[in-house]
Amino acid sequence: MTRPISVILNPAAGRGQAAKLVRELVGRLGPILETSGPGDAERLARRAADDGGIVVAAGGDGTVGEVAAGIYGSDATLAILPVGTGNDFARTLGVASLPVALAAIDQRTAKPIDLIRWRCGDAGGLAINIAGCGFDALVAERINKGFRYLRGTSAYIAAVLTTLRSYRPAALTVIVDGETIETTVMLCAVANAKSYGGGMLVAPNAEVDDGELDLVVVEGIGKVEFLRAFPSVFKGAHLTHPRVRSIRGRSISIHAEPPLPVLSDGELVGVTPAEFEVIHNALKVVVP
Ligand SMILES: Nc1ncnc2c1ncn2[C@@H]1O[C@H](COP(=O)(O)OP(=O)(O)OP(=O)(O)O)[C@@H](O)[C@H]1O
Repeated sequence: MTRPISVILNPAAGRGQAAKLVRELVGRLGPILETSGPGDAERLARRAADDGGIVVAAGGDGTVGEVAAGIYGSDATLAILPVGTGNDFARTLGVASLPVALAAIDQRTAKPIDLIRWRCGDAGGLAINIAGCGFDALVAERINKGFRYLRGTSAYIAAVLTTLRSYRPAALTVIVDGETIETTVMLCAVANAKSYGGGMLVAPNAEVDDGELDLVVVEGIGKVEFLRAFPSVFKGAHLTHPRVRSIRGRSISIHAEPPLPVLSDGELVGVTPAEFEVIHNALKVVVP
């Protein structure tokens, strides 16, 4: 018997365009369950996962991360309909175009992928794409609060420029698999996948199934130098900058002074100190 398909739709994703796109597919896939706010996709996915089968996350990275958290520990397989704004996790998987994503769901070919488990303060959770702390967390907060009327990449550039005006690098202690690094920091990305922010390849060498996290540390640099080097992130070429370090590990702990805001799949979740670890082969996802 074919395994059931349920669709979890965030109607607000993609600046409200997701609902229209996905409703046109009703009947083709399976029942559509709509979220009504943050946390809803995880709850709906957990319930849908009881039937095993395929649980489709129709939305952007936030929705994909919540659905992944909901089905983690079950027999269900994740699939993605990329109707969000940035769709970065879908880009890494190669399902960023709707026709390719739909064909992949028809084929039902799946592979195991890793997740990130994070903890900061009393909070804890899972991320599927990129977690981390620092400048990029403030940029994400600014976008979530006010820059959504702009299109993907322009929203990020506008938010980067505004955030940079008041940002000061912090003193950083990071421990990767027991090895301590001390430096100053603009941002630390803890990556399972390669990009965030609609195509910024912050961790171009990350692989979602290698059992490791890619830590990319942009050390403290002047604002002019930061802006000069910034465009190289769209090609992943920033890794050759002398103030950018890239390290792989399974467990990463970060302390910063002053404390830095912590990001998980595009959402602010707390402040440092924070800990991140990889969960290898955490769930299966449909791929082309
Ligand atoms: N019905 C809803 N109304 C408003 N917000 C919602 C609703 N359902 C879920 N959300 C929240 O919308 C936020 C953004 O969703 P999501 O990340 O999927 O889309 P996006 O921001 O357009 O895409 P991307 O993250 O790929 O740029 C998430 O934090 C989610 O919790």
